Parts: sequence; structure tokens; C-alpha cells
Amino acid sequence: MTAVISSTGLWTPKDSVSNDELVEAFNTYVDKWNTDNAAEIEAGTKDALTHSNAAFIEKASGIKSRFVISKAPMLDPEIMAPRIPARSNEEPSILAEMAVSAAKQALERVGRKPEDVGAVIVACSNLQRGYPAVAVEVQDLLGTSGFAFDMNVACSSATFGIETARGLIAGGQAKSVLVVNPEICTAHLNLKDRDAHFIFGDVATAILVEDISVAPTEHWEIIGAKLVTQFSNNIRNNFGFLNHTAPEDDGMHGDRGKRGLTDKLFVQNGRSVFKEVVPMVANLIKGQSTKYGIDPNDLKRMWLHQANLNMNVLIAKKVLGKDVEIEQAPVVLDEYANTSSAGSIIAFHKYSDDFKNGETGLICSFGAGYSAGAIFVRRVA
Ligand SMILES: CC(=O)SCCNC(=O)CCNC(=O)[C@H](O)C(C)(C)COP(=O)(O)OP(=O)(O)OC[C@H]1O[C@@H](n2cnc3c(N)ncnc32)[C@H](O)[C@@H]1OP(=O)(O)O
Repeated sequence: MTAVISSTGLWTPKDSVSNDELVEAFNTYVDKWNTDNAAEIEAGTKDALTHSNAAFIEKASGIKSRFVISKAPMLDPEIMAPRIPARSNEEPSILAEMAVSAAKQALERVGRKPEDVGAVIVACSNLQRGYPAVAVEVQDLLGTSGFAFDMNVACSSATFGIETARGLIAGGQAKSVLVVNPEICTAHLNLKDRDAHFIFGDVATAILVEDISVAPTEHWEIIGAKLVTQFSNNIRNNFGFLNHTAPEDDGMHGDRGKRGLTDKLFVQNGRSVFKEVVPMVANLIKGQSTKYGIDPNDLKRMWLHQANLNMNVLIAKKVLGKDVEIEQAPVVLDEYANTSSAGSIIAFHKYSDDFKNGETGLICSFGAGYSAGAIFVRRVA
């Protein structure tokens, strides 16, 4: 039983926010906060907030802009957050809607009918509710058969989802499995946190994983995959269903995070993440390449997780033993920022059409957990 990747899909929000726009809003918020708190700052009981800087953002991360679902409120210094109106239970939920848009594109690209899909996995960092599973709603909206479920491995949700789909196919549960990654990362982002306000964007991706017996002639053979996790608090978000039960935490308004920022949103020690995740991922890629008898230099492309450009350049250098050419490790985070699990899939979707029969590549995710997933693929055309 061989599972292959038959197709991918991408849904991008129409609005984009540049670093300059984001920084202007942030700095206006900072000036107002400092004015409102001038007495405490003067008395030394509060620290003044510091301006952000667009040049720093691009240099430190490689990010130039991000696509977002709710632009105006994010840039309103009085709000500094997306505003996504709640929907009634009779309307499709926003996460399901985004997932369906990406999934439809993946299906249409290979002429696959929804009813031929036997399983849907919604694999993403932030699920919008406890239950029913968003994936079951996607199944209903698309009209797929079989079953559906949600899973979350943060930034590695898509690669773990692909490998889970492969397992379902091997176990005979389905011949055609849709893995979808709707990511509204701006909603878990603290736009008042200077260290992180620039990091994330919104998007949805889809991957169609199929048994070779039903797959199109042109597809991506999965040579092999490896998943790893290693516990770390360096990327953490304490949002969850127990928040309102914590007596010491004043419900959702806990203020225990790094530098007094809310820990019910994304918080990270970016420097530590950088230092610890780079060797973890480089060793993963090198170890698996050896196992499959592939010289990493023969990989035509590595579609790496899109969190930080400098991090990707360093990982590629450790793996290849030399500086990487941009075509070999394409960048989408300049335009999309960090879109968590979707990042490496956007790169794969946008930069894979030039592959010829037999050429090999690597989809690789890494992030919170820590978690990392490496999927080695070979083009069959
Ligand atoms: C879903 C997921 O993918 S989870 C995310 C996974 N996370 C990652 O992969 C993160 C990897 N790490 C990173 O990307 C980087 O560490 C970054 C971009 C977060 C930060 O870059 P760094 O170069 O490490 O910056 P660092 O936080 O050390 O700050 C360096 C300086 O810039 C300053 N700085 C921080 N933010 C800003 C800002 N917005 N504007 C201006 N200056 C800033 C800091 O105050 C610091 O100043 P100092 O040297 O005077 O103390």
C-alpha cells in the first residue's frame, strides 16, 4: 500500500498588512499608552513602552508583510486585534469556510469529486471550538464521505497530518484523505507585544493524500517521513477550556506571561527557539537523508517551515554544508509571514511546478512543542 500526495490547495485572504502599516499602529498605541501612564512612568512604578521598527522586523525575521482576515481593527490603536464577528450555529464557521476554499482548489486541480474523499483531517494550530470537530463541518460542507477529525501539533500540524493520512490509507480506512490547515494566526497574536507583533499572518492550505491505486498519474511519491517532538515552554499559549475555572487567574484575563503580557495568547523566547530548533531540525533532515540514501545536496528543493528567514538559511547551511541558493529553499514568509502549519505547504504549493520525473524534495515543519516533521517526496510525472 503506497500513499502519495496528489494535489495541494491554497486560500489567501484579500487584505495584506505591510511592516510600515503595522509599526505605525503599534507606535501610535505606544505613544498613547506612555501618555496615559506618564505619572507612573515618572514615578518609576511602570516602564515606558518602546517603539517598534520596520527595518528591525525585516532584518530579524525576513517578514515584509502578512495576509490577514481582519485588517482595520488590527491597525486601530484603540483595538490592536482582529475583530471576527461571532456566527450563528446555522452559518458555516470561519475556520471551516477557509478550509473548504483551500480544499476545493486541491480537489479541482486533479478533478477529484468530494464524495471520493474518504476522510478529512483539519490539522492546525488554533481550533476555534472544542466540538463538534471543525473537520466534521468541513466534511458536511464539502460533501465528502467516511469520517473526519481535528488534530493540533502547532506548526507541525500539516506534516503530522500528512503522515496520519498515510497511516489511515495503509490501514484501509480511506483511499483519499484531505488534510486541511486553516490558520488564523493573527487571532492568537498579541499585537501589543513589541517582540512578536509582526510574526503572524492568516491563510489556509490543503493537501490531498491518496492511495496510489486512485491517484492521478502525476503525483508526489512519499519516499518516507519522520516525526519528532521534544517538550519546551519556549513557545507557549495557555488559552484553553480551563481558563475560566482558574481562581487565581481571573478567568481569561490572566497576566502571567512574559513581561506581564497575557499568556492566553502566543508567547515565545524567540532567541532560545532559534538556538534549540536549528540543530534539532538539521539533525532530523541529515539523519533521514542518510536513511533513505539521499545526499541532501541532491534534493532539488526544501520547502521549509516559514517562521524566520535567518533560521531557514542556517538550517539549510548545516544540512548542505554550504550556503543555500534561494531556489533550493524558497521563501514565502516575506509575503505571508509565519502562518504556522501552512507555511511549508504554501512553499510547496507555489514552488513545485518545475519538478521533473524522479526529482526529490523535502517538506519540513518545525515549531511549538517542540515539534518537527520531515516528509521526503519524489516527483512522478
Ligand atoms: C507557530 C510557530 O512557528 S511558533 C514560532 C516559532 N518561533 C520561531 O521560530 C522564532 C525564531 N526566532 C526568531 O524568529 C527571532 O528570535 C525573532 C524574530 C523573534 C527575534 O529576533 P532576534 O534577533 O532574536 O531579536 P531579540 O528578541 O533578541 O531582540 C534583539 C533586539 O531587538 C529589539 N527588538 C525586539 N523587537 C523589536 C521591534 N519590534 N522593533 C525594534 N526592536 C525590537 C530587542 O529589544 C533587542 O534589543 P537589545 O539588543 O537592545 O536588547
